[in-house]
Amino acid sequence: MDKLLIRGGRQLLGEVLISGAKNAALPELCATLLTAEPVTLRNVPRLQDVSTMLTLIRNMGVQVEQGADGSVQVNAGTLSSPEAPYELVKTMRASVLALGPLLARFGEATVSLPGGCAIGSRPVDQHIKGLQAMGAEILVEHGYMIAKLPKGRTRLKGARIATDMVTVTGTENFLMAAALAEGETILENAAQEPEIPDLAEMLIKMGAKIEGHGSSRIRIQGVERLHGCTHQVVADRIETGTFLCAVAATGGDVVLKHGRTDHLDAVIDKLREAGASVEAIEGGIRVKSQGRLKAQSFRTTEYPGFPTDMQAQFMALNAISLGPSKVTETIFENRFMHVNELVRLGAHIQIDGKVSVIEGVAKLSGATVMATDLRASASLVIAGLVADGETVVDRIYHLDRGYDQMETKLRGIGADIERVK
Ligand SMILES: CC(=O)N[C@H]1[C@@H](OP(=O)(O)OP(=O)(O)OC[C@H]2O[C@@H](n3ccc(=O)[nH]c3=O)[C@H](O)[C@@H]2O)O[C@H](CO)[C@@H](O)[C@@H]1O
Ligand SMILES: C=C(OP(=O)(O)O)C(=O)O
Repeated sequence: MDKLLIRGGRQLLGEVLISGAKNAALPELCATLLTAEPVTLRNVPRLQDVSTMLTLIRNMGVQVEQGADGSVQVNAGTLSSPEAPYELVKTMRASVLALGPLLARFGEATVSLPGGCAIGSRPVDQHIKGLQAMGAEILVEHGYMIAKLPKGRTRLKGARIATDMVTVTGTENFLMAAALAEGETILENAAQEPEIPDLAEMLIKMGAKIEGHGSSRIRIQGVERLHGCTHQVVADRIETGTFLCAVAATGGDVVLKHGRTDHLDAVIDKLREAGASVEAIEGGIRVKSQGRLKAQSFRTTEYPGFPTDMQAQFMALNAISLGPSKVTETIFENRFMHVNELVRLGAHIQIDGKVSVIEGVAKLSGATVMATDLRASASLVIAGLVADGETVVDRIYHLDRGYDQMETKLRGIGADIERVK
């Protein structure tokens, strides 16, 4: 099993290229299933979840070609089997995003339930409820969601869907399903994460009629058919935020090419309050930092609030900053698994329910630690970059799920980091 070996204490200097967003590329690959015409996605990140998604759609009979330039061409005209089996879904929750498009185009879909995962129970009840409101009959049996349209119907029907909570992939599933439904769908309490407007823009290029994306109320007028398009995947705001925290923690001066400050306001405000300099420049972001920063308290919430996907990385920064801080996780019930590993590196952190209380320390000391989920892995890498001596991060298959060549990029800006067996 691959591990990362990090020798801490290097300043980060230079330029790093931010990849396309995992959480935009995954729904957008599913959106290609909505049409029989070829779709080209550009700026698709090379990471494990994307490979799994490509395997999943190939498994359905879809033709996929990957270019050396990061583009992916998908032709779902050949799709023969609208199914997502457990073996593939179990490694990646985003497989649930196949449900809406398959049901909308073929009137049937069989998708494995994603199951619980490390950061929380993550049910899909809202996805099911919303698609049922659009006329789908969904049976949950033997670990699968077996969905079809009632006899005599060929299309989903528009509906008003108000979810109990804001759900990102739920909003994406409804958006894709509604694009081909009969009549109007209104999504109330819709997620506003930048990946949603990016998906909506792609669907509009395919011929969908969508208004209000990026707000909490989205209106979709269903059309009978969608067509092919070319779409550029938006830059990954979580990869951007991860590098911002890494530079803020180690000190240095780095340009994040293609990074967007406008998708990361909550994180950047905290970094500035902490004492780092973060500025939008042409084509990216420049981040500079020197010495120990001031620890910042924050609470994760839906966009535009502080993203749960940045909580672990910012906590690693707080662990070595000046003073106490409180981090409150409100989205997932079990997203503090990095805490015990950070403590193994010398951090002073205590968990009290949804709150972690951190007392910044001047130094961390290298040790072997274990990655437990994707962003926990990233926080351990940041901690390793500032710790004394050697840190080994084990089980980095979690990291590989969602980061495009993280260690190569870090090495490019001066980190002493290598992948070992
Ligand atoms: C592939 C992808 O884009 N993943 C992101 C997406 O996950 P994902 O879309 O799975 O997360 P949701 O926004 O759906 O989850 C928000 C909350 O709602 C709950 N919930 C959700 C759906 C449902 O049917 N029932 C239910 O109870 C979840 O358990 C969670 O507590 O948004 C999360 C929150 O920003 C991010 O951490 C993930 O990186
Ligand atoms: C939790 C995440 O992803 P997923 O929803 O794919 O598990 C993440 O990207 O941090």
